[in-house]
Amino acid sequence: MASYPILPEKLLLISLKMYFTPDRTLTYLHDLLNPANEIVHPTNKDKLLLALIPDFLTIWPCAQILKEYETNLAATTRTPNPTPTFLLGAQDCFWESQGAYTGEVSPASIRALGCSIVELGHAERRAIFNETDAQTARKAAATCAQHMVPLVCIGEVTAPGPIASQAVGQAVTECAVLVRAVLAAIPDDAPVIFAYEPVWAIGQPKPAGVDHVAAVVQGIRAVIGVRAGTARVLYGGSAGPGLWGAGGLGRAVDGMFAHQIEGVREVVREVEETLALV
Ligand SMILES: O=C[C@H](O)COP(=O)(O)O
Repeated sequence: MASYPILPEKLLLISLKMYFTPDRTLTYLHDLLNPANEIVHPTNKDKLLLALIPDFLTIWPCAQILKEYETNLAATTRTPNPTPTFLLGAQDCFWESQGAYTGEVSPASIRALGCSIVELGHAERRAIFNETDAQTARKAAATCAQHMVPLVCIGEVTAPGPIASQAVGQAVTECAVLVRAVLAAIPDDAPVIFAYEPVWAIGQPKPAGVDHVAAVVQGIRAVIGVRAGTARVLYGGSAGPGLWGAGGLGRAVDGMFAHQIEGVREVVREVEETLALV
């Protein structure tokens, strides 16, 4: 019987959006996995996992690269059938698994190619393609039905005003609508990830302030409440090195998004330091 993926304590996600050509995506993945770059530490996998979320066209070759990587690792460490040291995700999926839905991508196919995470309801999809909370919730249910983890993007649209408490309350209220819709649509024991991405902080020169993120994430965790399945809350929105460590987001969230290879390496080190892994 299929089971849900087990989520580690901390997750670092890399969404390539539509930035790269296919060859560049594959080079990027090779660079992430290259031991010389000291990014992926297989011994940390119970506590910290990286996931790459490439475009649909490169999921298959990325899955092949990861399979070869895991096979070599298993041979080197003499561990038969080890749990993955690196996860693969998709940037969206449809809510049906098969049928006459031209241009859509089936969650069953995504799963068959080796993905364990599906990003859903990203602010860009909501703004450009008018995706709704109800559609995102249906997609989350379809993702869980394939025993993958929905990575649901939430976040307020308007930047905080001068009164911090009001800004936090408004943000939590906006996020809560989709959080509740998704939790009502998926099984209680299904793992789920919420990516708190304030819309006003995506693609900007700097991320949202730590205090704002910490307070909103606390509010989001209260909305999630107690459930049987694991729920992780990550931060996304111009995240990068320097955001995690002392006085940073490490105390508030279960992971972040990251991008450039150099930046990913630095973020991994910062998370490892707080976990005292190396
Ligand atoms: O997928 C990542 C989030 O949308 C954040 O993107 P960003 O780091 O470019 O702001």
